Amino acid sequence: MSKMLIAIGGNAIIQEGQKGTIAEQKANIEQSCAPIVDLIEQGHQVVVTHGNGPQVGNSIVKARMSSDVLPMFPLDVYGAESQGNLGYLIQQTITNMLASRGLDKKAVSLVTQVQVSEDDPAFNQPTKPIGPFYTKEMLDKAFAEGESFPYVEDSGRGYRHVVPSPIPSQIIEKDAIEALLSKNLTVVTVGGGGIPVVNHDGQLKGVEAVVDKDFASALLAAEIGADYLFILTGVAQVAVNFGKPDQRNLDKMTLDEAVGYLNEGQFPKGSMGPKIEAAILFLKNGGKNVIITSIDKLTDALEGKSGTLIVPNADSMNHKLA
Ligand SMILES: Nc1ncnc2c1ncn2[C@@H]1O[C@H](COP(=O)(O)OP(=O)(O)O)[C@@H](O)[C@H]1O
Ligand SMILES: NC(=O)OP(=O)(O)O
Repeated sequence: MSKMLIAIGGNAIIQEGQKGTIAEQKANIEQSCAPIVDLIEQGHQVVVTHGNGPQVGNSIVKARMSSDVLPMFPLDVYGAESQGNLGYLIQQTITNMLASRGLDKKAVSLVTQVQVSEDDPAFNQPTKPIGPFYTKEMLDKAFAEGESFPYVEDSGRGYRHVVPSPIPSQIIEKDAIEALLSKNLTVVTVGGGGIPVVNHDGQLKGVEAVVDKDFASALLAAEIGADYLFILTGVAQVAVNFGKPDQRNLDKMTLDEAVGYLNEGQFPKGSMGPKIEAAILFLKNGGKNVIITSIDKLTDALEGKSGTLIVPNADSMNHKLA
């Protein structure tokens, strides 16, 4: 049996065109968790991580709209809030699914902090898209009404607010995660990439940023010695020339090929870029298999029928999965 870290994208939990009601998020989480529960039922040891880009950004939009009567919180606190509510929904969904299959097993979620460096250049260059997708007209209207925030065009899907996204160097609660795993629990952790903190003389302090959950997931996967890092997102496969007439979907690539495509600019910052960089980080730290795919293709990907498999070198290409 394998140890698997499965990362679910925030955009899978609030999908394009949805406002993000709890009913919508619950339905999406149920869809995401069903194949994960299959793996738990098969006896694999599973850690679930998740994004929070749409959710944490929506909290800021709500807070701005009510700022005349209620205080704004710092971004790390909104990150913690999103960890709490998404962690709750995911742990309840997995535990319920396990119970309905007659399995005496549970999922737990852990409020998790990750350490970042105050000197990370990311603090001066926001790249992480959060919150809703704006059309150009919506953006112009918001700015005309006094809004102001840095933004990017996000992979052809619209414009989004961007915030600093420093690289995590340490998972503060790693020992607790391992303790929970050793009790045969499914652990939901590093939600939203973990709450970013800096360490001042042994004292932790939250900072204004949103960590990329793909980096935090890769770091954790390497530290717990996961056999597989799954990155579940909105597409079944990674592509070169994405969105162009000559788009080519990739079944497999080696670490070197991934680095080559990344350097060619095939994977944008803030969307596919961090996933490929996270895959590279995991493989360089001893990881053996990364699979990037969509939720509905998770099972097919394990059987080699879908997804993009990224492996250390050509010799590992024919490795039997799971
Ligand atoms: N080269 C590429 N191959 C596949 N998808 C790409 C590529 N470049 C950009 N994308 C886009 O990136 C998206 C994944 O990023 P994003 O939605 O930000 O991630 P998350 O699922 O973690 O929220 C895909 O759904 C796709 O729209
Ligand atoms: N924090 C984070 O990486 O969120 P998304 O997966 O939603 O972008």
